[in-house]
Amino acid sequence: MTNVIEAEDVRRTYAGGFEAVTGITFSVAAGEIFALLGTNGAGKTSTVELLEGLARPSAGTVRVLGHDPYAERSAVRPRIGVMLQEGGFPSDLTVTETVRMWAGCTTGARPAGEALEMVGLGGRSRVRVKQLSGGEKRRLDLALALLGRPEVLFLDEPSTGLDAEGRRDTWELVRGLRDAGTTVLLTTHYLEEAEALADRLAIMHRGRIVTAGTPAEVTAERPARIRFSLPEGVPAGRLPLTLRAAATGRRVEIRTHGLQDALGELLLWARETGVRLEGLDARAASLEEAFLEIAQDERNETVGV
Ligand SMILES: Nc1ncnc2c1ncn2[C@@H]1O[C@H](COP(=O)(O)OP(=O)(O)OP(=O)(O)O)[C@@H](O)[C@H]1O
Repeated sequence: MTNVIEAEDVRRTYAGGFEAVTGITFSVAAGEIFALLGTNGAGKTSTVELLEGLARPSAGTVRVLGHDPYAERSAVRPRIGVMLQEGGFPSDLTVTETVRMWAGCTTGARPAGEALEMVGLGGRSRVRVKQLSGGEKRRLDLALALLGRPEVLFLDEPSTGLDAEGRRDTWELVRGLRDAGTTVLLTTHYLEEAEALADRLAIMHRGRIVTAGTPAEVTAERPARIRFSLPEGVPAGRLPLTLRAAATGRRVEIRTHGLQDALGELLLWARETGVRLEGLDARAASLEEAFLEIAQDERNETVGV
């Protein structure tokens, strides 16, 4: 499959010498949704800006649709759509006027009504931008990014400020675009969003990519967890030795890479000994846990542990 986005050993140093992106390599294939996740200040926006051609890397190479997005901006810009974190429109214009104004600077723009329908703003076309809610403004940002029928769509935190329904609508729309062949690169703080949308993702931390792969690959490295409480008078020491259990009072937590076997063994033991496992909860590792572990490492490093 062809790679639509390629970043190789990319670095970005700001004036003053701070290196926000410290050598990252990744690629995004045609028709793929790729999510960049990371703690605050990890370098996601600094990276996406390089892909959008807004700045030039201090080292390494960036290619979008086979071109250098900074040096060959005119070849790349008409083929990409960019949804920024803050649209910053003139607030006295109506929604339709804003879209038309933007369409004037866009090659091959969709009709304004079509772009607004796509993001669920069809009924708000005559409303002034300043009267829109935060979530509606985000959708307007998205409509503008979609205007030029982009082959590559960059979404910086697309669902920030949206309610649960708006978020799901946006996910549906992004999946639909992907299914129609659009390549999507998004940054997000919502792990649920990355899990639901991304074909592949990378977790960034302090300017580096710490882990990357499909959501299933990223979580597969982490152990699953079984939790329950033992009844009074049954110490955790009575559990089978093969189950590596950690107990706090009556609460027990087992971490395992073999969830099915460990759970089977636990349930067999409970039945044979007649012990009731209160509040039994078994779950596979989630992206959230993978992410929190990385964020935790950050705190450890910061305090020098
Ligand atoms: N213009 C700039 N000059 C100097 N440092 C900057 C500049 N812009 C960003 N930084 C720093 O670069 C680092 C990465 O910032 P960036 O905005 O890329 O992170 P992010 O992962 O997008 O964070 P967030 O999730 O908070 O949006 C941060 O430490 C930030 O303070």
